[in-house]
Amino acid sequence: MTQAKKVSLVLEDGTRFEGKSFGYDHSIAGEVVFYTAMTGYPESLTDPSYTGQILVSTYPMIGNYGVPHDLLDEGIHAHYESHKVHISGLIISDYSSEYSHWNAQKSLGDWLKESRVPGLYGIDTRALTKILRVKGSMLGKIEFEDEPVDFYDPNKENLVAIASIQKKEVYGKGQHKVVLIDCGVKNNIIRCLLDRDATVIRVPWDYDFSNEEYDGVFISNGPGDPARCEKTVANIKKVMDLEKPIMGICLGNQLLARAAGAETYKLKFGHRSHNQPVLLAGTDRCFITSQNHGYVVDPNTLSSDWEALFTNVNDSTNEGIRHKSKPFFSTQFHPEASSGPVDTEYLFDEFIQNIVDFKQKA
Ligand SMILES: NC(=O)CC[C@H](N)C(=O)O
Repeated sequence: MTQAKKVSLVLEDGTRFEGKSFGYDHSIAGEVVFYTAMTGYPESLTDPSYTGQILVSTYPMIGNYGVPHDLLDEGIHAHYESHKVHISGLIISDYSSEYSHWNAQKSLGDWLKESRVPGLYGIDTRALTKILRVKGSMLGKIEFEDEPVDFYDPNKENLVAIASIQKKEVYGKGQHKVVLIDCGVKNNIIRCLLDRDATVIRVPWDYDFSNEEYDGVFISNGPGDPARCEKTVANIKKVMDLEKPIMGICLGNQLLARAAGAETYKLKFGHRSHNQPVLLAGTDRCFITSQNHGYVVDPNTLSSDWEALFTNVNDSTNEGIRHKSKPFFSTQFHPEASSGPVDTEYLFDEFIQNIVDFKQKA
């Protein structure tokens, strides 16, 4: 038997954890972030919002239900949130190479290998997470002993240009025509729109859609710093002038806010989990939501035409905004879940209702 190569996770503050490789043997660098969801690794790994990030799972055993079949359903991957693994690397405590699930096709390790993404197990991810919670998300690298690599900050790049599609694509034949600005969209957003009688016109992040025929605009989730998406913000401003319905999710929330003149900032260690409580403004209703973000809207910078729609009950950060008189709203959390709780999926119904109302008025 060949000796496994020595491999470490190195943080920018010098902390070093030794692990064992179960993915692709290749050194990489990125931003180290942790997530606390207990399930949903196929969805998380294929979520384009994780581009450039090394993901740390606090749940101790990962891999036991394998990886699902790579099936296409009307042009969309049925069990993945995009066509490929987007994380830069995966850090877990205990890897289960044996797996069992009715829909499993292969092991997580084999999937990482064929995706050329490194994965380490045998790391005390809870100790690591405590460091990230105290010091904040940090740059880090997965380094094999014979392949040194430099630290790299993905947030200095416009990652949306990497995660977005290159050419317009249309899905479905529904009666509501929705332009979907793809900043790195998760498939379940497309599924949720198609389930509600929409035709989805998916366009690249910087596409000028003024000449498209559409009833409403959806701004997707996506990776990186929202301040790098000025072109998308400029296009959103044009839609706001037309007063057509707009809904945004996660990065989409941040971009809508920036188009409205508000500011965004980076959280210390972000929210990445399935159990984030958010309070709906003006009510006592609390929803448990799925989240994956490092940046957030500063609600104090919203103009008087706008208001906070949801607020996080754990840390009081903004979780969504809405215009006071026009049909524009967005959420920092993920109503499409996938994975995670589906309690807020009704927000897609509200977006479609805004479109119905808008068409009636026109
Ligand atoms: N899931 C997302 O859209 C993430 C948005 C943004 N990249 C952030 O980290 O805050």
